[in-house]
Amino acid sequence: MDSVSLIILAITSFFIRQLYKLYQNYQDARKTGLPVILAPVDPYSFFWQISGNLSVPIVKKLPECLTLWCRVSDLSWSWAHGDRIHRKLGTSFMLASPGRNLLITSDPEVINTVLQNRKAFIKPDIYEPLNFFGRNVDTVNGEEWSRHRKLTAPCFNERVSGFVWDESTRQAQSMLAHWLSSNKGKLNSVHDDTRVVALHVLSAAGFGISHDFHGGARKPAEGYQMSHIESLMTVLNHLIMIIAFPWNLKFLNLLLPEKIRRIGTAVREFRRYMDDMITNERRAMAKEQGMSKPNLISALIRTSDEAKTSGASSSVRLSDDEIKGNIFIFNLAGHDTTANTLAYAFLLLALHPEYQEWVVEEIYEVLGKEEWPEYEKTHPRLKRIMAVMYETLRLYGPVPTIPRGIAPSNTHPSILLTSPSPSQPASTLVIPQTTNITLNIHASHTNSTLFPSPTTFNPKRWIHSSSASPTPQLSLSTETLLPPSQGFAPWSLGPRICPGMKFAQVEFSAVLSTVLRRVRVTASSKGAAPGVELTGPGLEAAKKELEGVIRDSGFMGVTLSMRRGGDAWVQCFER
Ligand code: HEM
Repeated sequence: MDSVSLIILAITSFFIRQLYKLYQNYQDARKTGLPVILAPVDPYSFFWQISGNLSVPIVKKLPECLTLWCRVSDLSWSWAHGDRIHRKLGTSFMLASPGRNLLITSDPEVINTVLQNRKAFIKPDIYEPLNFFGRNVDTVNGEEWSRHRKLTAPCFNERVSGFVWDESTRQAQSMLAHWLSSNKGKLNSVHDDTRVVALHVLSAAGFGISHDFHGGARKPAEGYQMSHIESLMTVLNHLIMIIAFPWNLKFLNLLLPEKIRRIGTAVREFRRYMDDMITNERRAMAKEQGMSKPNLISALIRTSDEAKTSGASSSVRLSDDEIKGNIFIFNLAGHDTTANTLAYAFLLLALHPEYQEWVVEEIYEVLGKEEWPEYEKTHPRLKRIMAVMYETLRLYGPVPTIPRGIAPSNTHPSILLTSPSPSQPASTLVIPQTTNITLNIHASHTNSTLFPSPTTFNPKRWIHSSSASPTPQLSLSTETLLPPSQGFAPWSLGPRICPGMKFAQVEFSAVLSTVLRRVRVTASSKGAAPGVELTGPGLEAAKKELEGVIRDSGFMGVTLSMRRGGDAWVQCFER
């Protein structure tokens, strides 16, 4: 047989095998009794992770009935569709592919059961790439997770929260001064500036390195080609490629184009930045005899080093590689998530001045004339700000879907589904063992049964007022922030709930209150004269444009963000 025939034979047998596996998986998926859609490729496969984005523009042009599989397996699309596809197919449905089956669900009961039960429903293998810098709390399962979580938990304490508050206030004041000093308060850099603030807060409260808003982490440190922020962002944006490429092979590096070589530089320098952080922190701890400033990394190193000195076995402490893995994950999980939430919130409040004034009423009442309000006295009372955060996360949460796999020990996985009506009993869903699960959190957040007028930005839905008081002061004191309702899980739920939730909440309320007490943020447009307030049709057109920019969001790196953040023009006016 000649080589061409051999290749044809190999390709044909590959496709026949794929078709057979698809048929088998389809039969398995049908047993669940849920609607099944067929996918020609496994959406979790390495091939699709790399090529998925490239094929989306082509697939987009084809009829929806043929491309549903692609639409539900692409993160940007699943966000853009909200719960539309679930309204068509049901709150839970199956996707059968040649690689594996996927249960895609927005059913709040299923979301809750899966997330509360970490031993039965585990982090699947797609998290493996995040171990590139070391194994960490986000990627591991079972006993290994318990150890990581126990040793990383002390990082998120009230001392750190107080420090997050102070640093966020300081950074927000500098950002505000920058906004007001240039172009008469007109700007299009909200999404960039909140990134700088979030990175600086993470640097200071996370890693003990304080930066000035201007410059700071944007400049390379001595002996580096890249700044910390550039190396981090390059790493985050090219994660899949970074994992696949042998960066250690120096001769291969030399043959690469400059653009790709810079990714290698980012990997090396980001690792060095982490090494520096650990060394500096250990040095500071030794000098200050354990009294260094409260931050995530000092808590991480201290807990781990204490375990080491007390002779604890490696099974109850973290190795230096694991410390690095966790620092990386704090960077990954704690930066863009909070930065983008802040950016969306500022822009949504520019679109909704009525809610901006509602929030400012609370800020005046709680902060008064205090220049440096104290964390303990202030943060817990900023309920309306927290309502704005909840509502922003409901509509623009950075993590719209959460993946899970079924643990090998969970041999008969079954879950109760939400009953269609109170009079009907809940039915049980039995899932084939090899299924992966996608918890479609964003679809649940935009389900009209759980959240009336689901696409409307309405932070007031999170506030309960116990009396209709004649004065705003009295009415504020009777207000309570409603606990997160069923189906609301921007920070996940259960034992693996985001440990950085409080960190993000404190940062959010400090930044928003610092800025909004001083300025009013309104929608503007590229052509508008700086310092001039738009009114009438001009304002309406600017709002429409801004709304378009916010809606044009998708997955950049690992979180949801605006594709054209530089087109989001706003105008600030001093109050
Ligand atoms: C608005 C901001 C944030 C949101 C919406 C958010 C959301 C989430 C979600 C949904 C998860 C669960 C992911 C999964 O199970 O697959 C998670 C996990 C995690 N987050 Fe956050 N996060 C935020 C901020 C932060 C911050 C500031 C930090 C740290 C500084 C952080 C650190 C982590 C870590 C370490 C995990 C893994 C926990 C585990 O698996 O036990 N996050 N976050």
